[in-house]
Amino acid sequence: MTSHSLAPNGLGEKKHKVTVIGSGNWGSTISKIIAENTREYPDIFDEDVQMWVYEEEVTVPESSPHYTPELGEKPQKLTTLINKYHENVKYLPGIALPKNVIANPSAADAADGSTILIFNLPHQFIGNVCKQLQGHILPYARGISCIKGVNVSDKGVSLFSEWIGDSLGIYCGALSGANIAPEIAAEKWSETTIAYDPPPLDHSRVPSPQSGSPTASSADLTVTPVNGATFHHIDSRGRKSKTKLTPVPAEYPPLDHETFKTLFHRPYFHVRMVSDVAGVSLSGALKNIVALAAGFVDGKGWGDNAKAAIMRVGLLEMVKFGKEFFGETVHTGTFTEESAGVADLITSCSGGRNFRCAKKAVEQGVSVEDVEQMDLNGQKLQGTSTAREVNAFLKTKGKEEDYPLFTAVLGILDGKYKVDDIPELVARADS
Ligand SMILES: NC(=O)C1=CN([C@@H]2O[C@H](COP(=O)(O)OP(=O)(O)OC[C@H]3O[C@@H](n4cnc5c(N)ncnc54)[C@H](O)[C@@H]3O)[C@@H](O)[C@H]2O)C=CC1
Ligand SMILES: O=C(CO)COP(=O)(O)O
Repeated sequence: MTSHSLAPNGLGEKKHKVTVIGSGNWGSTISKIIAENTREYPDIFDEDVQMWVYEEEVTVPESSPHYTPELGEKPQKLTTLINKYHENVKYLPGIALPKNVIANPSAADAADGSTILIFNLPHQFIGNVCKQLQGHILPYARGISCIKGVNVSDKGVSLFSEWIGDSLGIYCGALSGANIAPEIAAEKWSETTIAYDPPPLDHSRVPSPQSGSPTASSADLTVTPVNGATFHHIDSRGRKSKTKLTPVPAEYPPLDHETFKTLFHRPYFHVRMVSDVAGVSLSGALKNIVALAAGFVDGKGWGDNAKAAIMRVGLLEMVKFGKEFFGETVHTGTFTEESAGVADLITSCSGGRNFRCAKKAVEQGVSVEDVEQMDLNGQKLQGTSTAREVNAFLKTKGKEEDYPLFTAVLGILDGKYKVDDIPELVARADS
């Protein structure tokens, strides 16, 4: 799969150690994928993959192959169960994890010595976890965020990849796609998109262009030496990052598109590399709001045409939001051509948790949050909080009416609107 197993200087004597921060439904699935690849490419990666687990006491469900009446009654630490049975019995039951996935309840310990950090947890928890990591990671580590959400504060809206980067002083890219985790854990074929666009200081390399994908050129980025090997950078939107990047030492294989593709690509999980980090991150976050709307109309029994209308309007609002608030460097093609965009929108509006919970809420006349509590066994929806966060941001900009579907979703969650109001609310945008 990969052509470079050595660093460009021919040394390459160090291997990348990989840590996954998070162990939910998707976090465990991504750990499985990565651990299969670290085993397959031992010249590039350490075989063991550390997986940080938010520790809790759980019992083994009857659906687990490891179930016994005793394990079904006696709660044990989730990390103990994962390391003993190689299964995340709570968040990914019934799926065998490779034995080289090592569950660790300490984020700092899990990340110790890792050059690659994969962030994969519900977005509401990332702030706290980053605090635990501060001061405990290699200065030249690089990250990939698999989080679907946006960070909204009184300063505005930002991407979690940026937020993680600034919080930890590293560069962080983003992975997102039409990726319902249980299907991928069962090794059913899917595609994903990884956006990675660091300043061209890692081994003086710039990510190589991929066919059909927008890729930054070195001219997009200004890299200014600050002191010795430390760099300050201005991103492709001209925004000055707080992050002072430390180059990855040349003893390691380069951390570029090829290495990240090697880390994530499986026969059943096909990776496309791009450089539009904002487009990939925003698609993943905003489609969750649209998936709630799709669930609402499906719960009404309005049929496939109504759902298609939701997807059309939703996609337009996603692109508009990206262009309006993240500038022209967000590529429309990321939304319309990549797995992270339209494909994720379609799968999420067909079978995602946000869609399913919204549908059931309408059918049963209860709140989406109630269904989340009852049905998801601790898994978290991202659409409800993202709808609130995006709306809070739009309100500060006086732009709520320009995004009628996003605004309608929050209105329905809060009881201000009914699902029956959606056609009229959405039509107002066209008039
Ligand atoms: N599940 C899926 O099919 C997909 C999920 N995603 C995204 O991946 C991200 C992670 O989601 P999942 O792995 O599905 O998580 P999940 O919703 O399955 O699980 C919840 C996770 O949160 C952890 N947690 C609970 N309380 C916590 C706390 N106080 N502090 C820190 N962690 C805590 C739990 O231990 C568990 O790992 C989300 O942004 C989601 O949108 C992306 C693609 C597919
Ligand atoms: O992001 C997902 C599929 O790509 C999963 O969406 P849900 O969180 O709604 O299940």
